[in-house]
Amino acid sequence: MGNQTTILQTKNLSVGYTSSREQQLIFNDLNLAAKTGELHCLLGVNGIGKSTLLRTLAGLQPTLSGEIIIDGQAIQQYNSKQLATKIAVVLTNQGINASLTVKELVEMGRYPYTGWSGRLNETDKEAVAKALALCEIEAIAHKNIHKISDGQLQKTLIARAIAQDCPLMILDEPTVHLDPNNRYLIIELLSKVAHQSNKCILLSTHQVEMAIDLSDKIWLAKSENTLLADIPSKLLENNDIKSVFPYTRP
Ligand SMILES: Nc1ncnc2c1ncn2[C@@H]1O[C@H](COP(=O)(O)OP(=O)(O)OP(=O)(O)O)[C@@H](O)[C@H]1O
Repeated sequence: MGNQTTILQTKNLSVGYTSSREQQLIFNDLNLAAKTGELHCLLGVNGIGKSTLLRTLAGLQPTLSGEIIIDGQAIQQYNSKQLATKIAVVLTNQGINASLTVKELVEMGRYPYTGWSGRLNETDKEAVAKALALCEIEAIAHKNIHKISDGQLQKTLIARAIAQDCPLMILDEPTVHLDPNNRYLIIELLSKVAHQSNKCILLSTHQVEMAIDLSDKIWLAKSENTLLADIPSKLLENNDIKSVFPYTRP
């Protein structure tokens, strides 16, 4: 693919938690890079630190040390509205209390581009319509989000991120709550968005086979503090995936 750019880079990045008493190091000295036009899947067992890493890369949690560079600029140099034009984020347990319809929630993805009035122009409306169609939620667009299923809410949050139209999308377990058909369709859709719209999509998942089939690169949290990033065939060849997930098929 032409005009791919390195949208995400880390330099000697360490992530984890600090309290007054101790420091909990989750990943140490990470030097990662991801380009637009690629789907990267983060795999690892429960509790290894996937959400912690994704939250840190999205600027939602402080680093322990090292740098995160987004589109050539240190992440802390962006204000929140500027960063929202670079990174769209979908997290798990994203409590949404507002009384909104599905369409209104997807429209919120356009917030970084609208003026103070929040009024949508034609480009914004087109982006919203496209995202609703891609996620196949047009039929429930008028419904209040309190009256839709968990899976439908998950698709709505993904549609909001797509409408946000950022070069980098970070999604923590986007297939949670989805049935097997929708799990496949959503990852396939995200792969298509990455390749056809030249976005970098980084997501965590427990769908190992799907990640092997569809991702350009896998970030494999191998053991505490160790993260391997490579093309799926290399990680298969070296038995790395099997060593983390001995009970999966590949
Ligand atoms: N707010 C927090 N403060 C301190 N430690 C935390 C916090 N959130 C998570 N942790 C710890 O960090 C480690 C990694 O948790 P994290 O949620 O990032 O793992 P995960 O790989 O996303 O897990 P899962 O696959 O189960 O969702 C765990 O030991 C967890 O207990």
